Amino acid sequence: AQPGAAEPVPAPMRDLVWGKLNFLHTTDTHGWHGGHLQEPQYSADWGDYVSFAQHMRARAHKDGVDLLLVDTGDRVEGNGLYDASTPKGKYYYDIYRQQDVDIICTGNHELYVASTADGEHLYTVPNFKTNYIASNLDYIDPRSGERMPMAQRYRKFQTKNQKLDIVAFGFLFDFIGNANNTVVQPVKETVKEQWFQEAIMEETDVFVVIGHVGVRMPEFQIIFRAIRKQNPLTPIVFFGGHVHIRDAVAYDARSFAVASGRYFETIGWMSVDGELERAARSEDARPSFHRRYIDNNLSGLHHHTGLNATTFPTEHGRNVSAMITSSRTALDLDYAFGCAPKTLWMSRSPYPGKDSIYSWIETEVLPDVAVNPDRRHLPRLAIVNTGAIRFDIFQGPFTRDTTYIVSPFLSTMAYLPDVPYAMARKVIKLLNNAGKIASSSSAPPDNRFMANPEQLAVNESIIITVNEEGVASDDDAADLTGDPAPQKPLGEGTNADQRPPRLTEGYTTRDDIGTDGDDTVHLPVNFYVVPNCIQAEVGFPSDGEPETVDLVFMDFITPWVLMALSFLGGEYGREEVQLYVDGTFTELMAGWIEKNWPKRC
Ligand SMILES: Nc1ccn([C@@H]2O[C@H](COP(=O)(O)O)[C@@H](O)[C@H]2O)c(=O)n1
Repeated sequence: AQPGAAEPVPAPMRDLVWGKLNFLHTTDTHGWHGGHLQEPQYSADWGDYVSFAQHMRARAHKDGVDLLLVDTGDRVEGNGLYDASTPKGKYYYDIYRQQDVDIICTGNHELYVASTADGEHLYTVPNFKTNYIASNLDYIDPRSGERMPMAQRYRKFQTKNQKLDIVAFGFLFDFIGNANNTVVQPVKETVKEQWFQEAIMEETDVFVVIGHVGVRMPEFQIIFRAIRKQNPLTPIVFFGGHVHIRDAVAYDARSFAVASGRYFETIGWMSVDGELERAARSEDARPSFHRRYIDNNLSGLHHHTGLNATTFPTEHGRNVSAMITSSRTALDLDYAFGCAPKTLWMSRSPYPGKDSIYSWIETEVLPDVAVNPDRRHLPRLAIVNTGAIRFDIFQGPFTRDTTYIVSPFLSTMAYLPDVPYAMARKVIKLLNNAGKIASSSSAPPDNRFMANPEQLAVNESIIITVNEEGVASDDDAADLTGDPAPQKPLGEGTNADQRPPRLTEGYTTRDDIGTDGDDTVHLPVNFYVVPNCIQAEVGFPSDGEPETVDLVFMDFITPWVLMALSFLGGEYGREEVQLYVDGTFTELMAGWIEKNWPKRC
């Protein structure tokens, strides 16, 4: 862990179940390779993961089984370690490559900005050579204009110890927001390609499909059906991401899919057991699958390796932690812009509400920063999509690192001048409806893409009732213990003297397999659904309604705003959208904090 990172608190643990073929999975790490310095349950860093993987590989070798490491993209954007340097990623590429990842693919965040895709092509693809797979992604060389696969389309290899044949693919969901130096082929087209049809006819023991794709998204279903059609008995395992949640689902009795969360909070574990060699395959022989969501903290990593603070760190792991420390220092990530007077939550607290980060943006930040010097006298509606805010703000120092953690994007505030108020006021309602504003082929994707991916997976707020003794209500307790018994203290029976241990708050995952996936037994936390967008009225007359307003919005949501206006009878084109205020939203927010919050805590 990094110097100053919160010490993990011991908690009741569930062990890993090993099989013949085992996997460790990271996804959507978004630059958090230094770990969560303020959160004890996720405070291990990439160096600790390097040590962990070394020990786990050694155990696999000793037991004659195999372990593969998988990463399913969105490694960038979301933390100072990647975002704070010029150019972005100056330190990240060398840190990330220290882990021996066996199968790796691209996420949408590697592609939003052309220079990020260039970085992927120039550094990560060569760093991982034949381990990098790009089944449906091409890169366009900026000099020659030549279009080429970002990496090989698939990979066939043998595992180290059992010599199992593996055919692996690496997909990205049907993303359309990429910069123009890459081409994402829709998955339904890719599976029709000759190379894919030939690849799925290869003799193999197991298919491994990794993808920056939610495990319940249609893209994985398409791939599953295509492979299964030709291979009725072959085990197929899927590793997904993008939706930022822990999840597991079996598509049939011989397939299994796992998603391993976000922000390097989780290291996913999957094991496959049974007769895996194709020579032993039969209608009756079925593989078994296990999943575990490992909290990324040192006490858990010690537990799973049977080691301790002295014996756990390897030389390589220590060196990687040191690389991270010196990069964080060079980037001055601990520089504090101000002191957050209280914790502001994205989804743990209701919106609107006094502890909601969105209410803070709406009522305090926007009125101050949504100001165009030449139009400050004109009323405006300022709209921010909730997906633009990526993490909670904890009470205490708000640092350079926190800035990118909360708001990593380069989005600016755009506007349309003098929109009739009668029309402009209805836009927010349309943006916050579920589904698409219009169903035409040129319409932007589902409105919920303006919100955070975590919100995609949940339709209703999940509110946990816990009394002062830390006891959850019947249902919640049953969820935690897997036991529908009446109310009982959380964690009862997990220690020798039957006193309930103090549980920390964290993930209490319910997936298709059950409620025992998390490696750490936690107290549940609330999850409130928030709208796709929030809106502030700024500079409005004290009485009466304005005739027209400036409609100000994050440039990222331009397609949705134009579609909403068109639906309301206002035809505005992209060329009419102008920059409202200089600087990125991130810079505006950091500037507000510097001006309004106390400098020191
Ligand atoms: N400029 C941007 C880019 C993205 N977003 C939000 O992020 C979501 C995608 O996040 P993933 O980590 O899943 O790729 C997207 O749906 C937007 O909500 C944004 O606000 N501004």
